[in-house]
Formats: sequence, C-alpha cells, structure tokens
Amino acid sequence: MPHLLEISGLTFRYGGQAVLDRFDLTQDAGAHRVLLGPSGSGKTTLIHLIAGLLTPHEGSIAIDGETISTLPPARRDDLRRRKIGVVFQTLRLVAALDVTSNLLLAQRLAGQRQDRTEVKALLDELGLSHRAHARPRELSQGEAQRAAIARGLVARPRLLIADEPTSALDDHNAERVARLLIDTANAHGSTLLVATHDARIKAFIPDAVTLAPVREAA
Ligand SMILES: Nc1ncnc2c1ncn2[C@@H]1O[C@H](COP(=O)(O)OP(=O)(O)OP(=O)(O)O)[C@@H](O)[C@H]1O
Repeated sequence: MPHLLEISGLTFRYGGQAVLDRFDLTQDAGAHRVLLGPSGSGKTTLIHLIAGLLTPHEGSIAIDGETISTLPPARRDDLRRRKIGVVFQTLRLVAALDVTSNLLLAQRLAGQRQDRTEVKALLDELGLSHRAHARPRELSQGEAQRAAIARGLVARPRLLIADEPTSALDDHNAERVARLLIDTANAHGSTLLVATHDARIKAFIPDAVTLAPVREAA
C-alpha cells in the first residue's frame, strides 16, 4: 500500500533563498503527526506545497499514491478537493456565506452531494450548532477556528492539514480544539498533519517531525 503522504527530495526557494532543502517525509493513514519548527522554518510553505498551492523546485509530493506536485493546476485543485482538507492559519472562510453554507460549498467543491444532515451533525460535534447561520465576521476567534476545522473535515478528506490551529487560543480552548481535531479526524477516517510551534499540542499528538531552518552554504 502506498503511504498516505510521501514527500521526497523536496526543495523550495523564495527568490534565491531555500526554505526547504531536499526534505523527505512519509506518513501512513491513521498516523497523526505534528510538524514542529520555529517561526520562519517553512511550516506554512510546506503545507501550501502539500496542498498543491505552490509548486516545488525539486522533488515530489504524493497523496494516497497520486503525485500532486507534477499535475497541471486544474487536476491539482481537483486532487486537493477530493483528498485533502486544509485548515489555514488565516482560516479563509468565505465571508459572504454563513457557517452552514461554507460547509455545503466545501462538499460541492469536493464533488460530493450536499448533505445538510451531515453538516448539522458535524456542527453539533464541534459545538457550533447555535452559530450555524452566523457569518464568519460574527464569530468569536474560537468559533471561527472550529468552523474552519468543520469546513476542513466536512468532505471526509484522507488527509487533514491544519496550520497553527491553536496558537491564538488560551490553554482551555487549545486543549479543546486539539481533542476535537483528533476525535473528529478519527470519526471521519481522516489523518492529521498539524503544523505548530505550540508545545501544548505535543501532549495530544506525540509523533512529531521538526523542520529546521535551512542554512545556506557560505
Ligand atoms: N511569499 C514569500 N516571499 C518571500 N519569502 C517568503 C514568502 N513566504 C514566506 N517567506 C519566507 O520563507 C520562510 C518560511 O516561511 P513560512 O511562513 O513557511 O514559515 P513558518 O514556519 O510557517 O513560520 P510561522 O511559524 O511564523 O508561521 C520565512 O523566512 C519567510 O519570511
């Protein structure tokens, strides 16, 4: 069986500056993992590469046996929508749509039937039913974060990648979000990759990979 995620020899540069240099990573289905590393070490860049929002300069990235890094843009978008859920650091909920409609749109973009019962059940699970018809700007930070997690999971992705999902939260809410991520990912058959420099997450997902800042040869 192929690994759920297989990254090999990945190199990415902004201008001439390498952020990732021949980076390798494999992850099996069900093996949740955290991606640690100091600010600026390339966590967000790696997430955008895995999601096919950036193109590597060298190396390859395969999701569930499909090489996303060499696909043309339209097929990359399609693979992302079918197989990957992303909880962005900036959340990126659609401002004009309420929480329910954001989730229905994510189902449609994944090529699935829009299923209001499933959306309602997921919002219940994440403690958001009372905010189902609120627009993103009417949500608290914690509610918006949970709505973004619900949006990431609603199409039952094989891989859910979350970028700093707890860094803005106090201890109580950070623990709540970490538990929700793990419990809902398990219930929906998704595997987690959580980028963070929040040490509190390590208590929940012990398997960690650390990105070290790339040192350029002098
Ligand atoms: N669009 C860009 N153009 C040029 N440099 C960039 C760009 N985006 C990021 N960088 C640089 O690349 C490096 C890695 O950034 P990235 O956002 O991936 O790190 P990070 O580990 O996610 O950081 P943080 O924990 O602060 O979110 C940083 O030095 C950053 O300044």
